[in-house]
Amino acid sequence: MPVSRYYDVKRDEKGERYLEPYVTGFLLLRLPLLNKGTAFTEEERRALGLEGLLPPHVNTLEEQKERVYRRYRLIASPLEKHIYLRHLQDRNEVLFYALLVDHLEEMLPILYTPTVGEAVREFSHIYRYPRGFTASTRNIDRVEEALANVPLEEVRLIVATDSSAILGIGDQGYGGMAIAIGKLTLYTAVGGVGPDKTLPVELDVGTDREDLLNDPLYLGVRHKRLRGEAYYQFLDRFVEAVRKRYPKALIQWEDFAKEAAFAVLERYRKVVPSFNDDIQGTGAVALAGVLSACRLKGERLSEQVVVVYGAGAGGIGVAWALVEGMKREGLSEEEAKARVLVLDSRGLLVEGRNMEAYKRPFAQRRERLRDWRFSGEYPNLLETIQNARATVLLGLSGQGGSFTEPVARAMLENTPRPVIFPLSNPTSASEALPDDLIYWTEGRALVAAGSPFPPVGYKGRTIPVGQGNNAFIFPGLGLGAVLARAREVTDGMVLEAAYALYDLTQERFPDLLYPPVRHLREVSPYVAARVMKKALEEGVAEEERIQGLSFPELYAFVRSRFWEPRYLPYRPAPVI
Ligand SMILES: O=C([O-])CC(=O)C(=O)O
Ligand SMILES: [Mg+2]
Repeated sequence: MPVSRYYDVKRDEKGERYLEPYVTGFLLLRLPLLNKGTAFTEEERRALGLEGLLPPHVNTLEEQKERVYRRYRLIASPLEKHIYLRHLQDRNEVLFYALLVDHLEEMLPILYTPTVGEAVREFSHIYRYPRGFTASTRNIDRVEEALANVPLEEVRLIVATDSSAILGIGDQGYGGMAIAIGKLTLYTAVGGVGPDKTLPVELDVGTDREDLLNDPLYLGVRHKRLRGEAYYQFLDRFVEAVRKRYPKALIQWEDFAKEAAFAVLERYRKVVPSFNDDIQGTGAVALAGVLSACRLKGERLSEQVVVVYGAGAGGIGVAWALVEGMKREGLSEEEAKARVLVLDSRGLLVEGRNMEAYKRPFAQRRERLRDWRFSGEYPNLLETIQNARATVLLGLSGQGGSFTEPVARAMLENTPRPVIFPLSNPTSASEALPDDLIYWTEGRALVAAGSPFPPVGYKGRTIPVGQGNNAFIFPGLGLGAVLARAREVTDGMVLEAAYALYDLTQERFPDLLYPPVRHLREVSPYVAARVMKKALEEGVAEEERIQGLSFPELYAFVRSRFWEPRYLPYRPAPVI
């Protein structure tokens, strides 16, 4: 019997679902997708060979949650909390997700940004159990056989990274596996995708980090990164193997550096349904937040002058989304691009300047600079804000602390209500601390950050800090694309996710830039249903059952398929 079929979900005489495991006894307690631990009932224990292997008292899921939560609360360090929760995930997935769903706001910063950044850095030192799939230069020649070893029958969602630009912390070698695991944890907890349908993937093509290569405990392959043709051949093989084993799977590309991010997205987006979270997810989340900020200011997006600081995957993705948003309000492409100014580490992108091809579409016309005052070869951040009279400033640089007091004050010179979003992750890479931005702008800036920050008290007011993280987009976008069986994730679907998030915020949280994180489980199904509707309109949705459905029907379809962390009753497989 192939490993992937170690259980089946069936329906009993009354139509209730039950689980039929093909593994019994001690092994059953070692498989995180099947293990109920102390919650196995007496009948199940007898029927499945578990008698005597568990304490006599049978727990409810509630009691189990109480037990693991109490211990969790006693742990002080965020990384140790992360390790504790991941250990639970590798022991009993239903319990892990049931706990997480109950304490979403408290635990997301532990399992996801910012602590996941630390887990990435320390991955080789904190490694315990296998989770996910590793394609490496050691096995890429046999990747099909290797993928056949994955004990999951029907993977629908893959998050794959080559770890070349993890969050704002750069090349992390094999450690990037932790980010793929973290993203998929969100897909299950807030995107309703069953854990058995998800697969984290590390594409280990090497690392350029000497310290990792020299660390005796490092777990990845020990050579420099593959580049050029060899790199793309590696990816081609991986994508081909995925298409064969999991033809219905969507691939979310995560944390690829700069040019590779764009090249990989374009190379495969029509081959497998796929999107890049940092380009498209971050772009959509930034667009939604800036639209909300404009609504709060009583202005239009197309009236703003936007400065995007950072020209990696995130920066260019955000510039793209804002240009598209302005075009929707009637601007031409050219007019919109003149309102979105992008800077990389060398200054403003200006036509004729030496720069990577993927940045060129967002370079400003030379003539633009005619009356500008600036000191160096190209205007720096402060000079760009001053000369262009920026009203919106978005940070995607990974340069912690780069939005200084003079930068914030320059924004306030241009507009009474500057919009300033330091979006880089984790917290250490944030371009500014939100409370500094609030103080420097005398309480007038509209602030959201990529990582979670507490609300800021200012002159008797409590100012919430929105979390402009792609977590508001990717679970819904991926879920919608998968449920629609979209052939392709189109730009239209990505933008629809942004407007869905904006509309939901406007309707449910009219005073905020983003919904509070604890509402993510409401956001994702709504985003998913809107994405499905768009996929239908654009003719890329292949799912028969959704053809012709109205929006409420699509929403009901999403809800009915939303995975919830609950134990099913178990019945032993009949002996033949
Ligand atoms: O993971 C996050 O928090 C958001 C993201 O994709 C990134 O910063 O690369
Ligand atoms: Mg990312």
